Amino acid sequence: MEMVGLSPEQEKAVRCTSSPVIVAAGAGSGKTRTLTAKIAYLVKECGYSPQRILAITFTNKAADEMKSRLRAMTGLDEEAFPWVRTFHSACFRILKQECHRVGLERPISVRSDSQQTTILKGVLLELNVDKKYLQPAKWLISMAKNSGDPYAFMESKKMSVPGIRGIYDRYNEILRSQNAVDFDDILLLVKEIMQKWPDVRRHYQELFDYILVDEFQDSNRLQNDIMELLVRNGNLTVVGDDYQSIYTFRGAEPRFFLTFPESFPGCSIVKLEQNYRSTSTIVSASNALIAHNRMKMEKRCYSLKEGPPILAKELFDERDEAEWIAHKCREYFSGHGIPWHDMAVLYRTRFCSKAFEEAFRKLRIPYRIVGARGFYESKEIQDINAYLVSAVNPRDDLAFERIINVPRRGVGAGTLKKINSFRSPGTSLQDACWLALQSGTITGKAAAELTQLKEHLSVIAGLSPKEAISFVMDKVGYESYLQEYARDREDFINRLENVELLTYVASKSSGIEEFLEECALIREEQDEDQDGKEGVKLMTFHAAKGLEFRIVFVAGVEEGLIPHWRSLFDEDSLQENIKGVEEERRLMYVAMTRAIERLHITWALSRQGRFCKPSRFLWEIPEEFIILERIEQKGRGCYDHHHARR
Ligand SMILES: Nc1ncnc2c1ncn2[C@@H]1O[C@H](COP(=O)(O)OP(=O)(O)OP(=O)(O)O)[C@@H](O)[C@H]1O
Ligand SMILES: [Mg+2]
Repeated sequence: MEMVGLSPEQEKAVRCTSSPVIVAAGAGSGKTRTLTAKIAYLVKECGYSPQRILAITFTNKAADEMKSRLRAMTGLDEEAFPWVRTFHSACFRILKQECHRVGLERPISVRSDSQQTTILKGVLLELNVDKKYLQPAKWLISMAKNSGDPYAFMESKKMSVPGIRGIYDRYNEILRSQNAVDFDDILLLVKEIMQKWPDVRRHYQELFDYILVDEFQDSNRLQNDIMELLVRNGNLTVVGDDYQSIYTFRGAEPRFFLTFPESFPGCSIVKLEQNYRSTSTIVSASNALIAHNRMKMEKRCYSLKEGPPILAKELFDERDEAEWIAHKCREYFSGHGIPWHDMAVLYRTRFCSKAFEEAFRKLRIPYRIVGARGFYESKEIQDINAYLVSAVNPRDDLAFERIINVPRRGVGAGTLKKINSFRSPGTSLQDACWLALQSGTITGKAAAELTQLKEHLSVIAGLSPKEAISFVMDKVGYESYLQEYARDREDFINRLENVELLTYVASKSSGIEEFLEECALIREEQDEDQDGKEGVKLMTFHAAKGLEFRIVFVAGVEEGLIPHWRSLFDEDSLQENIKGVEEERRLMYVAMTRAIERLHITWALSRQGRFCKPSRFLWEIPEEFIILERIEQKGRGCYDHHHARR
């Protein structure tokens, strides 16, 4: 096979099949491309069966992309590569085959986060553990499972939840009795099966003629264990970049990447130094940034492409920032003929997307929110809006259906049946509910709770939108509900931030109806945009991993956002959390290195009405790579654009 479009180093990584290979290289150096080329090479040159190649990607989307490239390279369609998957999806496939060994049968149910919470709540009640331990217990169970050795993990840590082992056992027992697993079990059970049944392990070792792992720096302990169980001698290639390890908060351990040569003595280490993605300005600037991290592998990284400096732009507030970016996008589109989908706006938290949605809508620029669901589609926003809708429009059955048992009011199938028996044409679900309540057919907890819901809704109808939201959070108990519902603390805080943002939007509307209309409009437009493929992409830094765009805007580059305030302090020691800041710096590195041609960095002086200052990371990029445009600040002397740094 002719190695078209591969450098000699990349080609070396592709051709080496006799010993394990680790490709350690910076962003945009062609790691994913090399990995994909290697799969094609194994199939076309070495006669490997595509069905016997296990290739692990970080996301499902990346797996799809890899398969479509493989199709172009080998002529084989997507189904020919059944094992190009994420870790979870590959393991679930194995688990389905082997589930009878651990007392499960097909089809296995995978419990959602909220179902997990429900089960765990029952366990705490049963074992007489205070329910304040619900969330900590949930995190500990997940961490224990991902450590690969749950009991050892629970022994070794000073556990903040009393009787965690008992809780852990009972929780798993209930899952199994329901023929169900949680997300973490998918990996853990596969590991346990392969440890306990050597013949199963051998079967899969023999099944996979070759194993490849992309984004290896973000594998956790358990994933690493599974990989080691599956690998035979030498049939392994991993690629990664320790500069881009951004998931340690979820248990990823870049040290497996760093110590790969010790775990696999005799492996070939391939370093790629040329960045084929970005201009030399972007590469040098991001290298200079990451050089501030102490914990890293030294790598050289250069680009041969010339390019303009990075434009660093200060704006007044988040709205100005969004509109400035929107205008810029229009300029690139109209003036330079750059298609919308070649542009991306990246931000640290989903919380930031709202201002962009508004600005892009206002300036009629098509956009798509990538990865995370859009702000208005998130559960918490929809739930809260459904309360407001139910209060002002009792005929909206969908809204009422959404909240009737959220937070839980003990309204089960039985109660719903009773309510529905009061329905007739012209009687809404809500009316039927109140009728059923009046008639006395609903009893017990549900009756009391629904009576209270009725009162709550009539109170909400008389409040301002802002007051209404805080009423739902506090009096209706939605905040506590959200806390239980959230996957983990990060998730909970993200959702709270969404609610905070909604409150901010609401504070500008005069009445509930006006406010709801505004929300509905935004949602409509967005749905249209989601259908057509064309649009500027909006996404978080995390979601941008592995992707590239001709034009990139890294927005909200402010202290407190990036680095995020949550990572700044170590909660135990109350000291500056250096590891946390280093992870944030890597995140910034990931964001900057997505750009192919032009990179913009923006920040606002005020966000959500609070004053902000530019991120420390901005000052870590050498001046020579940047054009800095700051706002002249009256009363503080005139700022010289070029010498306004700190
Ligand atoms: N030898 C090469 N010649 C020309 N272009 C290349 C070469 N290698 C890679 N590229 C191109 O460079 C870009 C970056 O490649 P790729 O996405 O594989 O890098 P990566 O190392 O996986 O980046 P990241 O760390 O961001 O995941 C892609 O557009 C790819 O097609
Ligand atoms: Mg990649």
